[in-house]
Amino acid sequence: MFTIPELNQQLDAEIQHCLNNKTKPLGSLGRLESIALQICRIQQTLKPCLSQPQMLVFAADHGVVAEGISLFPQAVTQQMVLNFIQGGAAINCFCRQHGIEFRVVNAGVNGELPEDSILIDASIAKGTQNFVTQPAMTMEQCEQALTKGAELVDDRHKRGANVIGFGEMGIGNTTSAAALMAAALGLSAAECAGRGTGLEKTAVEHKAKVIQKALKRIKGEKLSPQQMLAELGGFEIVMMCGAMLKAAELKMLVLVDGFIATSAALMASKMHPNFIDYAVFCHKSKEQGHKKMLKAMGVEALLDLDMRLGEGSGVAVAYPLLVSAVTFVNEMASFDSAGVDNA
Ligand SMILES: O=C(O)c1ccc[n+]([C@@H]2O[C@H](COP(=O)([O-])O)[C@@H](O)[C@H]2O)c1
Ligand SMILES: Cc1cc2nc[nH]c2cc1C
Repeated sequence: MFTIPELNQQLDAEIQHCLNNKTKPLGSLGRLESIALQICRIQQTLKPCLSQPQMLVFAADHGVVAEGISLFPQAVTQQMVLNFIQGGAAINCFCRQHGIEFRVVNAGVNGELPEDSILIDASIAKGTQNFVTQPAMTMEQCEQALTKGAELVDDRHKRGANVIGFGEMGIGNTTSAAALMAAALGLSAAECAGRGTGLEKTAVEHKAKVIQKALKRIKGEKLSPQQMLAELGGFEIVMMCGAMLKAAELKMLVLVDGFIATSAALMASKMHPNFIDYAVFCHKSKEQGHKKMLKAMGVEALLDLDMRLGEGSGVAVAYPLLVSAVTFVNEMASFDSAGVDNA
């Protein structure tokens, strides 16, 4: 469905030479240097740029809330989408702060939403089924969500964007993300379930049991990543997965938020291993499974701020670091041009 080529390494030596010859001790800009290298590789240039940065927040509801796995009622998904439209959520503030264009995508919210220029209606259904007893969605719905996500990114790309952040909103979606993580990585439910919006210890244990039941239901079947998404996913997670894959196919820089967005990235990497080369994991969430998921993918997050909000908030606060990475490549003098002695 997607074609994601391995990054071309032909320019690597030249890019590395350019970074090494900036007026600084070798490697002294640390992670900014690896980010700069990644962006130059993706864009195949020594003059990288970030144009028309976008943030897509995918919202959807989850049938598994019937199992009592979230602290908050399902209605909060719809209410927060209205808050996003009005510009009052954390992600709205951070996107305004950094000049990131913001859209919220209705991937499958269980409630009515108004027409608005900030809201993109891509609803597959009004929430998933409870995946403890049946597949969360049909394979057809899963395919639809992947395709719709890809179309949305294609549209952003046509408007001139080469960098795109992914966030989400959906009461119950840490249960779906943890279930996908457990299925895809062969881990136990207890290793993947966390506090979500703030559950206490016994509630987290209950959540792990709920996930364990779902894993038992699908046990023994050798599932493809797409089948796992249909069995355990949420519409926002599947749509994000399709969107992330399309962004990589278009050689855009893919900015991944916290635990739930990373579960979409994990499934994307299972479908297309080269996907990881296009992704920046912007922060490490406080959700306990997140660091294990990042480790399993062999990646490290940029920031560790004890955040666990979602909405793409970790992407937006990390964005200025990406701007710094690109700026030093473009603007910093070299030892030669500045007449500074190198070691
Ligand atoms: O992004 C994260 O790492 C993250 C960690 C914990 C909670 N969240 C947010 O909280 C909501 C899901 O929490 P829950 O407990 O209802 O599964 C959903 O809207 C997410 O955006 C997000
Ligand atoms: C209030 C609230 C805001 C959120 N933003 C993302 N997930 C959320 C969950 C809740 C409960």
